[in-house]
Amino acid sequence: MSDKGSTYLDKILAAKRAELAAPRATRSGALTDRELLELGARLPRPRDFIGALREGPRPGIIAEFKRASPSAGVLREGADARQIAMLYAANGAACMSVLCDKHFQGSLDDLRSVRQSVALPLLCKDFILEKTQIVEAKRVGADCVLLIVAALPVPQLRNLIEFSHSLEMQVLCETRDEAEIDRAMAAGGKLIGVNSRDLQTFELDPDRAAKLRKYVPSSFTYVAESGVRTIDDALRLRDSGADALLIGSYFMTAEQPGETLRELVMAL
Ligand SMILES: O=C(O)c1ccccc1NCC(=O)[C@H](O)[C@H](O)COP(=O)(O)O
Repeated sequence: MSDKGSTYLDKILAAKRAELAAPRATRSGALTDRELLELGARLPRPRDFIGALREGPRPGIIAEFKRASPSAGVLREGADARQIAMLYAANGAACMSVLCDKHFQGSLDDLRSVRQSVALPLLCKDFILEKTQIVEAKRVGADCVLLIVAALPVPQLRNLIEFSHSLEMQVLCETRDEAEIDRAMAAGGKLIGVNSRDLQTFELDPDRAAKLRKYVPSSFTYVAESGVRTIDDALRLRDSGADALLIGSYFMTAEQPGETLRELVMAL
């Protein structure tokens, strides 16, 4: 695609491919599929991310650690991953998401720090294109990985979902329309997210996750991602039947992230 026609998501994905192609980009980068599976299987057993969302009060909150975003810039100057994780754990988060990509000023080190601080199930929120990334995520303590359906051809999506499941990791399949939801479910996804943010334009459509809820049967777990800025936003998503809400900026920009989370949980 020409530079003029390429979108921000294309740019992030191109940067990720370059990172992965760099010599010894990851410790598991040179391994065969079989070796990756063996390595991944030896790592500690992941926690039950979906179980934590379904067993607690609904919708469960996936509170995100997000230093910055391409759309909004720095969200919290000098944010300390351990401190924020402890606030989230103490104030009612069911699970936590950690943004690990450099475009968000994140890294797997943040996820490792969070793992060392709290027992919550953790999502590695990254732009995952290869099995090595899933093994590296598990190595630093992730229980679940994000796969963006728009970024992966169906065979690759299916392959990465199967690989994650064979390591007992869960997968949040991120979608943006009915066709992608169908692809995610057909590929074996059990945890289906709808992102209200258009990753090409960064525009938020606050109704998107509510509108698409009807396409996901209740045997799947449905996550409304992005765009919650008020308690009313969260209540609307709850009323539309979302099983979980993934929220980053609202907490990361709050003066008191723990209290802001606690108030939201109480209101739900
Ligand atoms: O947040 C962005 O600007 C962004 C840009 C391009 C790709 C992904 C992006 N965000 C990732 C996410 O989906 C959000 O961090 C997550 O859903 C929380 O969103 P929010 O509560 O609106 O911070």
